[in-house]
Amino acid sequence: MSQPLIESLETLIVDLPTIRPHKLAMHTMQRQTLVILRLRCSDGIEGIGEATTIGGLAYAGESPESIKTNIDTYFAPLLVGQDASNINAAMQRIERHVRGNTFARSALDTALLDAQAKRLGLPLAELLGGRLHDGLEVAWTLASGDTDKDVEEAERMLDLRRHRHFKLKIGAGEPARDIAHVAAIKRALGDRASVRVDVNQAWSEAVALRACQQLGDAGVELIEQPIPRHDERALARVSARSPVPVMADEAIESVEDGFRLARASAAPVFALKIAKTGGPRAVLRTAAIAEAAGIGLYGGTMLEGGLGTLAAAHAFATLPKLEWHTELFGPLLLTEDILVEGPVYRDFQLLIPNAPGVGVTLDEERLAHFRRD
Ligand SMILES: O=C(O)C[C@H]1C=CC(=O)O1
Ligand SMILES: [Mn+2]
Repeated sequence: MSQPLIESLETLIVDLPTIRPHKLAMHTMQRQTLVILRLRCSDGIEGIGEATTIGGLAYAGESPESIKTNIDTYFAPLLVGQDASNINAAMQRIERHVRGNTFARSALDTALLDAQAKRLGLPLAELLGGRLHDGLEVAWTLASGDTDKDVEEAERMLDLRRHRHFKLKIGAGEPARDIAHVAAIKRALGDRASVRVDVNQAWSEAVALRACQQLGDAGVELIEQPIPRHDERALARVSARSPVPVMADEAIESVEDGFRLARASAAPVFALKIAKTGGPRAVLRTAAIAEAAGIGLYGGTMLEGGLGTLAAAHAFATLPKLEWHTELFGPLLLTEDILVEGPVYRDFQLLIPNAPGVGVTLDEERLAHFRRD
């Protein structure tokens, strides 16, 4: 049988409404924007992938518009005519000619994997070696900006049996007010739920050292990226003195960053994200570094829609241990998605699909409705 070739790549920017504004230290989201990649092959198979960031250029160095332009202008010409079934060779071609752009690479790696898994009739987790979990526990982010609303939202999630780990977005306000907000939520929820915080790089080392103590006193169990991403030695000092485990998120923008942080003992927990390291396979390389260094793992998100969320879930499901669970709740923040059927959340877990590929189908009508052009 002749090998299937990559025939075309098409990128679509899609703007989707959210259930409420989502307030992070650097940006308040009023909607979410996805970049969907459709990779068509000569055997009639289409692989699909997603690259999604938060707040345009507010969060990371790639925006939806730059992802689309870079895939259309630089990735596509390198790939058209190549063997669609050799994912290593296709990604190696990109590696030789493209620097950075891990979000765009993640969409490509996902689309190639989706196509190949469909070709072989396997779910993506099985193409990656096989699942060790059928579902992953999912944290919810409370980020309405209002303490009472956040408590109400958490109670609703507990009643629905959808989430029992809550991440609070802080860092935009005065540290003392932020900590009072966190403490009030933890008091209201007690032992029924775990409470974590994400500072999204907003504090200085000095502020973080004191705040971590106070967050520990309030019963917080994990503190994510308290200080700016670039200083791993400062992060190591904060981690060493914090009574609460510290998690590196923005500090990891590549597999190599993961190694650098592990070598510096910068943080005892890593947030894994397919977008930050360049796709489902690259994220597993970061996980391997962390596992070898005794670093705990967390399945992170860039608040992707169902496609990107499930691509990450398939990869995470192959890991022996996700000590801190996941936050793969992106689809639940959207009022609409562009899939025929969205991911299934049940009993505090996101279920890993069993259909071939990522296990989702694009809904052409919704796609036509929500695409930007
Ligand atoms: O972790 C981040 O910084 C980004 C994202 C993940 C959950 C959420 O609410 O925001
Ligand atoms: Mn984070």
